[in-house]
Amino acid sequence: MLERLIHSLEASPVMKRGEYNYFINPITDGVPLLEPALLREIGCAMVRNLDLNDVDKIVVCEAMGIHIGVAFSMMTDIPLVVVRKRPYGLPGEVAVHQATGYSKGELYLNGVAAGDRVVIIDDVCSTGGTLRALISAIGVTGAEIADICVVIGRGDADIGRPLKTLVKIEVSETQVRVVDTCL
Ligand SMILES: O=P(O)(O)OC[C@H]1O[C@H](OP(=O)(O)OP(=O)(O)O)[C@H](O)[C@@H]1O
Ligand SMILES: Nc1nc2[nH]cnc2c(=O)[nH]1
Repeated sequence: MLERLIHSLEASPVMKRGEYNYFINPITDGVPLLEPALLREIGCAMVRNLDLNDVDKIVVCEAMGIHIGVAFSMMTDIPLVVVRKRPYGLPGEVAVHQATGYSKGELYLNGVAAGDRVVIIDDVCSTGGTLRALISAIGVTGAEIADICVVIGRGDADIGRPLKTLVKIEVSETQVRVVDTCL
């Protein structure tokens, strides 16, 4: 289990984005290409690890949460909400600020309301800036967060809530090392 993910991570090139050691991987970048078997492996591991009791929406962030969210949504039959990086101006849209280790911007949440029970999933958590922004946006709607899971964790970000991680990695200037898995 997770052999494909571990293998792809250990083969990931690392580049500099400013001072940040940015690894490049099919799951986090869609580059060089995304194998269906890898997506299935991750979808199965998430289904096994997440609390899906009475969950009625999956929340992901564009861009690199989308393919994981689609796979997970098709496996669980739970609808998918994509948090976007541009506004739609619809009634009830929630805007929050997102900061990562190498970028800043705004996120816009639509489609979640008070009374919803949601899970948040994403490709990677590094500084935790994206997950903190998503948690804060969902908090504004009054919806309940049942669980949060990322495929890859790097570092020890505090997102103020429990976070499930399929694999934990360390990233140096030249390579990615897998240091733990959820299994
Ligand atoms: O823990 P953090 O430091 O917030 O980093 C994690 C986020 O970084 C990436 O998103 P990014 O905003 O780079 O956009 P992308 O998904 O469009 O590549 C990734 O998809 C995560 O959402
Ligand atoms: N692809 C990729 N996405 C990230 N998001 C946050 N950190 C990283 C990283 O090192 N690589």
